[in-house]
Amino acid sequence: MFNRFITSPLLKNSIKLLNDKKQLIIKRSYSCTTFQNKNETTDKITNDSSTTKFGNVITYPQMDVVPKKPKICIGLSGGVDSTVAAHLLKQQGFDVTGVFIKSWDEKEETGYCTGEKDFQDAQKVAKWLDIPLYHADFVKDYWNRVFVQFLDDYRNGITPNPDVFCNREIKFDLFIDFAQNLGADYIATGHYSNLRYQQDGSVRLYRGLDKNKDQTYFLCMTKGEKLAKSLFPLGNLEKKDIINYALSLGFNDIASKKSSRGICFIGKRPLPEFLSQYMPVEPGRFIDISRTYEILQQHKGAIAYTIGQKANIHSVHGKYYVVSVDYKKNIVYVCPVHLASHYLETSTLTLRNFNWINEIPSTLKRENVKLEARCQYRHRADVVPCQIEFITSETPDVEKGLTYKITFPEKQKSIASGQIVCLFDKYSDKCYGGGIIDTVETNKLPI
Ligand SMILES: Nc1ncnc2c1ncn2[C@@H]1O[C@H](COP(=O)(O)OP(=O)(O)OP(=O)(O)O)[C@@H](O)[C@H]1O
Repeated sequence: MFNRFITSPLLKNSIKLLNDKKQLIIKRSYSCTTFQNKNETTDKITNDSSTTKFGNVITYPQMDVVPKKPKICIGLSGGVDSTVAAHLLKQQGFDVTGVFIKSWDEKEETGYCTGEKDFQDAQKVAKWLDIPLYHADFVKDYWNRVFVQFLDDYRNGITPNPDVFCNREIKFDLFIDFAQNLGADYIATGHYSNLRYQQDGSVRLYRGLDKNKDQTYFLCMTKGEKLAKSLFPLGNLEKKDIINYALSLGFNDIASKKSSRGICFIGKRPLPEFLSQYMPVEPGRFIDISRTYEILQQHKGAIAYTIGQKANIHSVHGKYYVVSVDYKKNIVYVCPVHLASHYLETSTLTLRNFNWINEIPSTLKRENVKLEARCQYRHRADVVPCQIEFITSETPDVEKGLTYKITFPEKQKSIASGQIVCLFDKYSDKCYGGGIIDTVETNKLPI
């Protein structure tokens, strides 16, 4: 359906409210088009000398071959990002429908889920934008496809990332099916990431312009073919501009909301309290590995600790860090800060279930070849140089899928199995995909 990729002169009016300087440095690399009447578009470009200078603000596949204006279902959370994204799409002439996703049952609630209020906000936004709003109930699916795995990971002593799997299983799978049933050509979300559409119809994922808000890390396990049905209208915009823009539209209360909690919100709760509803979480021992296994004090439950975390221990010896957790025995091993680096540093790890986003670099298809790349192993962590190589296996493990070894030229700290590693091109913001950390090689602990 898409025979080349193009950029669009996004939303003149809204852009004028944004940062002019920033727009000037964005180069236009492809011809501009919109879904408006052709003459109208040409007039706009020639009448406004700055229009061509911000041609790259949003990219989406060329759809001149589509006879009607493409229909887009946007995930409307009642938060500021999806509100502005929906407004931008609407202004651009798309046929926009909002969908609010419910993923958590109030019966399971302990006071942290703002789902009802978020839905009311989404209704307010949809009314103001004059777009239809649907309510998608994915409570059961979220439970079965994200939450069960999340609990299992904790039981098995690994650090899960439910937000990454919520994207893969719910927003970029079930939501796409839901949207297609409504007759949509694409879904859109307010994620701060970019998609570039290739001649063959596939996409490549790139980091968002706003590096502080970039959400590519959470998207790296999402399937490439699903991303090809998605649009990210905010990828080339900055959060501060989105907030100012929402304020200028009069959405003061929505602009001042923290972030949506109706979905993927588990991580925003106090973890031990939350987990204790689903599995036994009991107090246990903090053991100092540097002082011949001295028991320091009680912790709230090993499940709440992860490697590299500061342990909240009051001691004359200063701060302590978690270096290992035995979830089965409910013991948290710690060491004082001066030894922490020694036990927490690593230069090698292995990845399982690697998800390539539509492209495997050709060098990696050969055995014993290392690819120079960069990676991020925690949201908001720096993107650091690394090498990746294929792990040859005589008998590939069906459960582990594609496995790779990552080597860091400079040692990295506090990496735990279960965390997601997002892999980037060495030179650009292109995200190749991501994998789950299987093993981490550190100095042997005296345990
Ligand atoms: N409950 C929901 N219903 C529909 N879409 C959602 C919902 N929650 C999130 N989304 C979609 O996923 C995008 C990213 O959500 P996330 O919670 O990671 O970021 P956010 O900054 O809180 O976004 P927002 O400001 O739009 O709430 C949102 O912009 C929205 O398009």
